[in-house]
Amino acid sequence: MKRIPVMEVFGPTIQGEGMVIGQKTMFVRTGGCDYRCSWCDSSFTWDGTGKSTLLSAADIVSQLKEIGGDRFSHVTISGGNPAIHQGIGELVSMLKERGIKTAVETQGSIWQDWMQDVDDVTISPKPPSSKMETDFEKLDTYIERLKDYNSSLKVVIFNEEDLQYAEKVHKRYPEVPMYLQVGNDEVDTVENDSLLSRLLERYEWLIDKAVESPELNDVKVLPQLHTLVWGNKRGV
Ligand SMILES: C[S@@+](CC[C@H](N)C(=O)[O-])C[C@H]1O[C@@H](n2cnc3c(N)ncnc32)[C@H](O)[C@@H]1O
Ligand SMILES: Nc1nc2[nH]cc(C(=O)O)c2c(=O)[nH]1
Ligand code: SF4
Ligand SMILES: [Mg+2]
Repeated sequence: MKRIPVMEVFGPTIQGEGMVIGQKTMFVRTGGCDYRCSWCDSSFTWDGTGKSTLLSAADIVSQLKEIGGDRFSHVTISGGNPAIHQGIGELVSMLKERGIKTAVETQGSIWQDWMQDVDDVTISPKPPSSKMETDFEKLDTYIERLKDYNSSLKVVIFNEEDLQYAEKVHKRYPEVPMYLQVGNDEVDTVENDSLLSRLLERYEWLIDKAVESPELNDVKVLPQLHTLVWGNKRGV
């Protein structure tokens, strides 16, 4: 049994982002990331400020049950980059055996065969504002391996350059459902009222941009719903 560094297990809450937004779900957040996005809202998973616990898949299932009781049937695995951890395959199969659906959030930089066993795979390649570089050949292989599975692309947008990047990604993978997500540029604030107005303003800006772009006719434009409701609070 391979053990997995886990930062937090929480829920049930709602999935605040992307392809299954609104879905009632538990979250398992793993530690460690191969990226260092400039605006990462979960940097405690990789910058040394957070603490992880090494758990087996069975331990994680027990924690999920302990925290969520019988009030869930869906688990979202995020991070950090959960794809660093081979052991998640076992967690996914244990949950499946118990009739629990799974989702994963990853940037698409590291492949694991267990990706194909996950019910909802969100691939979130990083735009220029993140200061990360996308290896498009690697991403091609990723998308190819998931073409017969339920996957989607989600690009976070902070500026015009990010929008051009999203257009490029959408054009390269026209068959994959594409989500544009409002970037939160105040990940440390506790001023929920001003954060909410800022994010709604940014959402309106993003809608306007998608509306005026003929390259973005078939996209879905979303805010991070959990941030609108709870601000930058952790574990929700
Ligand atoms: C924290 S990441 C963890 C999963 C994986 N490392 C990834 O980036 O896809 C989960 C999602 O949050 C998004 N995200 C991170 N920081 C954000 C921010 N400041 N504003 C909006 N979305 C953000 C990421 O792009 C990703 O889609
Ligand atoms: N409610 C809620 N929805 C989310 N969707 C993606 C999240 C993440 O951090 O990966 C997240 C999160 O942390 N909370
Ligand atoms: S890839 Fe995801 S977890 Fe890693 S730094 Fe970027 S947003 Fe944060
Ligand atoms: Mg988050």
